[in-house]
Amino acid sequence: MKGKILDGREVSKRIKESLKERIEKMKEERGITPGLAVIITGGNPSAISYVRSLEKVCRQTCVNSFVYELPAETSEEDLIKLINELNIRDDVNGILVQLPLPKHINPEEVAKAIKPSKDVDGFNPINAGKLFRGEKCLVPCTPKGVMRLISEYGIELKGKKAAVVGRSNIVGKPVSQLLLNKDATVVICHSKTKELDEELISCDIIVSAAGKPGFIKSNMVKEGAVVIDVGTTMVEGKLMGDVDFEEVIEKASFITPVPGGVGAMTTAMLIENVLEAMETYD
Ligand SMILES: Nc1nc(=O)c2c([nH]1)NC[C@@H]1CN(c3ccc(C(=O)N[C@@H](CCC(=O)O)C(=O)O)cc3)C=[N+]21
Repeated sequence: MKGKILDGREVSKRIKESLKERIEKMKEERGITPGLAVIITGGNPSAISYVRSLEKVCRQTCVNSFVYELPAETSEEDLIKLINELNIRDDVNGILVQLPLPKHINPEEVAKAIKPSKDVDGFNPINAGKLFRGEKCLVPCTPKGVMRLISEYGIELKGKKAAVVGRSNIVGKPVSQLLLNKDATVVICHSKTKELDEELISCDIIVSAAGKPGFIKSNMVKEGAVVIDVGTTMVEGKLMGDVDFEEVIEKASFITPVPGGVGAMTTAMLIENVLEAMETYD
């Protein structure tokens, strides 16, 4: 079987266009504009490039963006003070604090400081807990992008066996929970998993978020499986996924490319979360 490409770029473009229409209508009818605050501390290249793409997406969808570029020496106290100001501002509906943070700042404290109703990254423990319990909440953008790509292509999850490779709070755990909420049977694999090959070969869906370029080979994939690649590692200036794409596409029914797959969905999901934060909560 030669797999069909799950085209994140195309889906994301369509979603952004419809978000723009909704936002323009909102402005016309209610005189309001959504606002996103983005805080970046220090100069991590991947975080900087994400901020630039967020500014672009906000322009494209008519969302106000407020970018705070803080020096790496900023104290945790000062960062949380800024978050508290943004928490009470009426023109800010979503707050995103770029990761990674400098070593002296505790990401858990930062996640807790963001008001749950403005937590468009879904990192606050209130949102994480609601996700765990299957309640409505702000869902982290990349996991949300994985689920949207799957549903846009009409892929059924009910009763299917899914493997998630990776157990981070940002991708692995939330994706597992979302798959479970859609009635999949979920196996969470990680670096200590024994016989990873055997786990994966029995699965109808594989979501890999391991950050190990090219390590999912075709001998680990069942004929006709859906393969979602969340890994993005820079190798010699080139973005590489976890999946050996050329090999695995020959066996998969659907597969995401890197770039142009899940990563391309992230910013669209973020804007969707800003709107959700504005309309649904508080
Ligand atoms: N609090 C927080 N939330 C984040 O979501 C977050 C973060 N911090 N820190 C930095 C990373 C990085 N990140 C990316 C998102 C989309 C693409 C993306 O659009 N990728 C395109 C390719 C872009 C290209 O070709 O350079 C794709 O995969 O098709 C990349 C990187 C979100 N991050």
